[in-house]
Amino acid sequence: MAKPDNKLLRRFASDWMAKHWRLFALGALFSAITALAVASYGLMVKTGLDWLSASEHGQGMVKIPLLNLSVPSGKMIWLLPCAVVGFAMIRSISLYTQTILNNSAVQKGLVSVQDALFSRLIEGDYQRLTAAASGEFVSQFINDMNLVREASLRVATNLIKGILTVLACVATMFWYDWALALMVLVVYPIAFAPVVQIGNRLRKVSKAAQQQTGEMTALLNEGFQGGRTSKAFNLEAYQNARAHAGFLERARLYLKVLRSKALVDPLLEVVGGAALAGVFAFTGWRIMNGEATVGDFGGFIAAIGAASPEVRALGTLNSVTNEGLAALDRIYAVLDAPDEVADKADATKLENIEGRIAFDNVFFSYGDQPVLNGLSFSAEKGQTIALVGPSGAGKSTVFNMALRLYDAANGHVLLDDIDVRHLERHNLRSHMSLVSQDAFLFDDTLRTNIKLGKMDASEAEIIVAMEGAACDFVHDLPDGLDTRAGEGGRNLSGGQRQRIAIARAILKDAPILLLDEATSALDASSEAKVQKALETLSHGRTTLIIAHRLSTVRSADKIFVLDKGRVVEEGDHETLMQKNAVYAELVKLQLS
Ligand SMILES: Nc1ncnc2c1ncn2[C@@H]1O[C@H](COP(=O)(O)OP(=O)(O)OP(=O)(O)O)[C@@H](O)[C@H]1O
Repeated sequence: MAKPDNKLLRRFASDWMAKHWRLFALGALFSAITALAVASYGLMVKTGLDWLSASEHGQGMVKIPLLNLSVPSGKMIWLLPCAVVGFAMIRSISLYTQTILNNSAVQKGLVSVQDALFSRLIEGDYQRLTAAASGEFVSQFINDMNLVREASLRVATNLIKGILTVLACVATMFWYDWALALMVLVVYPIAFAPVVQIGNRLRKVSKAAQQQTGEMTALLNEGFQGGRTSKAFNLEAYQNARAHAGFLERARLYLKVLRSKALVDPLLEVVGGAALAGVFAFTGWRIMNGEATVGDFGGFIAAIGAASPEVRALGTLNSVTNEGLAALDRIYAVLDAPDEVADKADATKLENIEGRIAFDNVFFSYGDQPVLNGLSFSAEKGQTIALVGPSGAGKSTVFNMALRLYDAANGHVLLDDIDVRHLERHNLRSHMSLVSQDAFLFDDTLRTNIKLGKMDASEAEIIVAMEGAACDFVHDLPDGLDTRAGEGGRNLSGGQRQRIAIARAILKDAPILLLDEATSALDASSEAKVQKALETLSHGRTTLIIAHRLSTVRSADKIFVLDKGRVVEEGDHETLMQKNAVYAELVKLQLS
């Protein structure tokens, strides 16, 4: 058959499908029953035709092939229809049962594939998540998974049933007329060679098509999410043109796949037709010479008729399998990609921490773009330090490194004097609370969004956290804490989202606070309240603040001014103002 990637197939089978072998085995048993019931049609046709073409209907005995049984000819008028109905029922029931069994097994296997893929993406490198267009991963879950599902089902359903049906039909064909059967058997395999070639080509084309589907998903997502900007700037024409180019490319690749795929059925049609023509000619000649009966001919045609759909299904199985393998290839590429940031085997877990944070001559690049260039600073236990500086200086990157979303290329990021590379990542992050500019919320209730800081928090604790974060607006919502946040929190305003995110951080009660423009979206009155809450919260905690509005960092114990990934000035507000250099210049600019 096809030239499938055996290693990939074996791996897929042993990783995901083997544990459901009982369901597959039962499915195979019912496939076998279906195959035998299908092949029995030929025998019934032969018996019926021989009986009908005999000169004395209703007289004597009729031999039932294979069973070595003779029945009175008169009884055939009801025995034969009963047998046909009986076998049809056996076939229907076994077909239904095998479909359910195989689908159950495949669906169970695919749930594990999806679980593994999702947790690989969520638990693996942050860099992988941000590097690819989000649509590519969504497409993997929808399109690639569909292709793998289709291929697995077809293999489970068609392979055993197809092969057994064909074998049973071929066996009966040999029993009727071995010479004729031999002729049919020679024609079919010759016709299969191009079918195999088509399958192999399809795999390459299908890989490109799936890649493009991922890009399309990203493009559509972007188009719908950017609706506001698009309308405000009258960008409909630009959006339409981008989408149209994507649709055109999709159609082109679809047709490319289809051109290969569409060849398979006509090819098999021609082969089937040629076999039928040969059978007519050969059997007609043998019947005329008295070497075969009309029953043999009818039985032969019925056997070819029963085997043909299965042969065709086996032919297209090759291309479906190759499409599934291309998808599987992409899935395994994600599963197998090594993590750059991973826990060491002997990673340490810290139960309680002092809360000292230090960057010691840290260098870091995103790809080829250097971002941190020998950055050094430290925050003592309980201190509040501020990172300020121009846009792109690397301030948010500092938080990424503290959370160990990335590792330093050189130098050390230290927590309580331990390099964070020696700490277990979950443990490290459990000691930190992040409130960021985008204040991301999940599409769940506000209560759950706050509780993400502490899953077992009581209602009373939630209320206290909300008060601390000035979340009084929640009481005015018709559903209060049960209001859903919407995708990414879109049902709330930017300021409201930020306050929910602050409540979440308050609930987490971690010894280190990372505030990345945490109050940037708040109005003046909310900001005053939240600022006060954050100041109270930061008592006794080491707090790192990133702020553009310098008024919010005046009271910091120390301010580090960053430029091009290094500290260019440090000191408290008064000292830096007296120094009258970079920081003082920034303050003056904001006041002017
Ligand atoms: N995921 C990423 N991949 C590639 N480059 C990135 C990524 N994140 C940030 N950068 C680049 O790194 C540099 C520093 O970014 P960073 O967000 O740390 O700056 P920042 O000082 O926080 O800026 P801002 O004040 O505007 O938020 C920028 O030039 C940015 O383009």
